[in-house]
Amino acid sequence: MSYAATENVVPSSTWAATNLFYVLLVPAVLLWYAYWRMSRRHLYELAEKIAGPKGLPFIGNALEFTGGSSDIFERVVQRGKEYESENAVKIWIGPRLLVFLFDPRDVEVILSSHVHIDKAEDYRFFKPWLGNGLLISTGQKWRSHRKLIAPTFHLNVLKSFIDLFNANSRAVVNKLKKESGSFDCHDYMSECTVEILLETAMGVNKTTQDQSGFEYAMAVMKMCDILHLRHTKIWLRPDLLFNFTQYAKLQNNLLDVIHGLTKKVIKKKKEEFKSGKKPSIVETPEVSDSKNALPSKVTSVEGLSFGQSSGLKDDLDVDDDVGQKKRLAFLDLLLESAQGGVVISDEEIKEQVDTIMFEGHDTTAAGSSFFLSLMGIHQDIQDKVVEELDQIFGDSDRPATFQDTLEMKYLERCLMETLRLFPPVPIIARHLKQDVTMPSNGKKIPAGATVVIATYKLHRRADVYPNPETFDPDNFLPERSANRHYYAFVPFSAGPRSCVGRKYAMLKLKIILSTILRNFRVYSDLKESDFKLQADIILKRAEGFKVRLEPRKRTAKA
Ligand code: HEM
Repeated sequence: MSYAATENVVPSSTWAATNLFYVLLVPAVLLWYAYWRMSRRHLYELAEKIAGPKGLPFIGNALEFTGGSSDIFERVVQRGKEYESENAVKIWIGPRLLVFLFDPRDVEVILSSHVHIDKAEDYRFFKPWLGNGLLISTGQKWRSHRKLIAPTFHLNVLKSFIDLFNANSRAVVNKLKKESGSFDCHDYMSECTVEILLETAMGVNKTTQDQSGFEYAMAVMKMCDILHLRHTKIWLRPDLLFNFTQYAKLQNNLLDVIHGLTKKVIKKKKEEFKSGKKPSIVETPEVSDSKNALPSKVTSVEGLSFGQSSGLKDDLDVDDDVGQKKRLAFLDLLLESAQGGVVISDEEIKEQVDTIMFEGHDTTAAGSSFFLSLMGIHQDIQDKVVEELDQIFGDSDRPATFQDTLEMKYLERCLMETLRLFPPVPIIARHLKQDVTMPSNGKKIPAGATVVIATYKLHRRADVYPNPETFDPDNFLPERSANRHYYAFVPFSAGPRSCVGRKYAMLKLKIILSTILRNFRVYSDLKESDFKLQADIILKRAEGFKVRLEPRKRTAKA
């Protein structure tokens, strides 16, 4: 064959091969698609029976999630109202089935379960930040780390933090004094909660913190924006596409700030360990020895729910202390456990520190900022909180004691009502490995679906809370709570994967907020109906948490 002839043959054979490829590809894709649909027949059949808005072919209801985060939040809430008479609502995001639950009976089935504990696929976006920390991990790793970490938030450890809670509350009051007009109180709450976490759970001295607390809080806020975008914008979900966007670059810069702080904290603590500085140990007194000791087996305090329905119990409520027991704060315990390298590795410590720093600050910053906003709006309710505080503290400017926090019953009801109307974690998502029957309607949610506990909607059920949109702390009067389904109020989730920081958060919030209200009168120019809400992972006010302050008569001493 001549060279010229070869030249003519090669392209035509390539053309034939390409044609053949496409001729085979099309049926192969169709066959694969048919097989894929068949293998998901069970999922489709069960999903069909659950109510939900009609979607488009292939993308399902993904268009509902276009626009800014406050638009998305408002649209989802409005859409939810169309399904008021249903117990659950399904949506499709491409091939993913999401089932939203807001009936307490169905919520109980998921949250109380030791089987449905796997987090939804969406949590993977947290991985570069939180690794396989407690929030995301599952199986044996989650179980053993939960067992290790939960006792570090034991009430007896928390009591040892009270002086630091007071000192930091006093510090934020001093900073707030410079505000004269309307300002966003969330920045102050964020910085304050980061600093408290560093000093308490991490045991890092204030003098080593410099400006990093504020920088850290701001970086976390921007990270949450990026994660929210990845949750709602379908094209940002695959890593392959995301890595080419400007967001990936920004994420790397933010992670440098965030991990910079956690690495610094761990390094500092390790140096202290090496230099022989002993971690502060909290001794749990013998039950019979002390009037401060709590009854064995149960550490819940009579009349104090620490943020959940009083009938619910989790591993934070059970106390297996027998006689005297030594307890360490969070990072001290992790480092001590790692000495032999058996229980927890260095990488795992970093993941857990990142997790506690995030979960422990952004949630409480949002909760306290909503509380102050609501106090500013409801002056009559603020009067009652102040009256209670005056009864407890009289004319004294002394710091709060643990006993004082037990007496802040009305303030606690206001806090619970804030968490009802504006739960900082507005949804919780789990991946189902088995079908689940919903007690509310007998229908099944298929394995493979993502179950979303819609806490925000659950907390506003008219059949559970009279006037559900109204801020009414009396919703948490013991007689009103008594007959309520336990799972109708779950701001801290519930069951085996409940929030480990629940008691820490409630105690800390009571001290910060009471200190602020002992020093300032809070005002707001906006009403709840003016709030524009957005859920960038944590529920927030899009316009910022604008309040005004006026000094009250005196300043509490730390
Ligand atoms: C008002 C404050 C808080 C609220 C409303 C809150 C709420 C929640 C919720 C709803 C969950 C479950 C999340 C999910 O399953 O997706 C959770 C988990 C968690 N929270 Fe909190 N939290 C608060 C404060 C804290 C604090 C102060 C800490 C630590 C100091 C903390 C540490 C954690 C951890 C580690 C988990 C994961 C637990 C596990 O999966 O075993 N939280 N929190």
